[in-house]
Amino acid sequence: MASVQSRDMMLRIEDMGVTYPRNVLALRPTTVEFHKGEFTVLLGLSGAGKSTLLRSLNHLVLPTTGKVISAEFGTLNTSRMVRQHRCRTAMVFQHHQLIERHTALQNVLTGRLAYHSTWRSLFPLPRPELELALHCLERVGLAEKALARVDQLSGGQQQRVGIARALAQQPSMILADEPVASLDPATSERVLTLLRDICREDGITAVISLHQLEYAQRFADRIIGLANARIVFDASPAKLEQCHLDEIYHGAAGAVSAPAEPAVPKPQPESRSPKQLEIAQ
Ligand SMILES: Nc1ncnc2c1ncn2[C@@H]1O[C@H](COP(=O)(O)OP(=O)(O)OP(=O)(O)O)[C@@H](O)[C@H]1O
Repeated sequence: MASVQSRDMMLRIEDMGVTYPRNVLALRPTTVEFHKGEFTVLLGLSGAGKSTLLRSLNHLVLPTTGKVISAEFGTLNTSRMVRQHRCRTAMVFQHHQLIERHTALQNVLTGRLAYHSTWRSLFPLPRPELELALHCLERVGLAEKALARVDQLSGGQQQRVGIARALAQQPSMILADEPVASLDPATSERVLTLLRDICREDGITAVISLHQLEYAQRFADRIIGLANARIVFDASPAKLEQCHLDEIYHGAAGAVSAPAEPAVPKPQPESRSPKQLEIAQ
């Protein structure tokens, strides 16, 4: 496994573990760093802990142990810090989480809401915000669909709107949870190419969970393989060998029970179920 480095560190998790209620151990205490501009793919069987790791990076899932340290904001130990960190950490979801009856442009503008007070966001956003949102749609090749309702777009176009919304947030980091799981192979390739190219151009750090090994090998700068709630591989795709794949894919999938006393995540104001939070984004 690659050693933890501090060069260009964007985010570091330290001894971070997650145990869900009913003693489900989803991530054993883990220490790892994510670096500026790096495109990291999380690979693993269903239930290995990919989504849990990904979502705990911005406290959408609350770590039970350990901590998340942002290079920009420090240890995420207050709700203010978590809010600031989330503002700069955009999310892309498998099912887009767009408002279907709204236009592509309106959806992209929701990426700007974190920068405005609730009071301010009740009113139309200023012109520079509109221009930024249009520019983001342009970057994903959908400028001409700006005024189309999202439910009239294809799955691939909807995911590109999701990426444009993430870009409108002007993030330093993008977390994408199985962004191509609902798309056909050709569309998946287009979406992943777009995401990787934009992240490269803008120096955005990306952490993406994927099921397809082939895409991980083609697109990732770094692959983190998970099995049984722990990292079993962490290096560049070129270093991924059959023995690593055996470890990633032949580990027993599914729930792992925590050996010690169940540690239920601490209740916090932001602590909602992943589903609720997806809808709230
Ligand atoms: N909200 C939850 N409550 C209880 N257990 C959960 C919860 N979310 C996930 N788990 C369990 O935690 C473990 C890790 O789940 P996780 O979703 O992180 O895996 P994954 O690798 O992302 O899987 P998939 O590829 O199917 O999305 C699994 O055993 C899962 O059943």
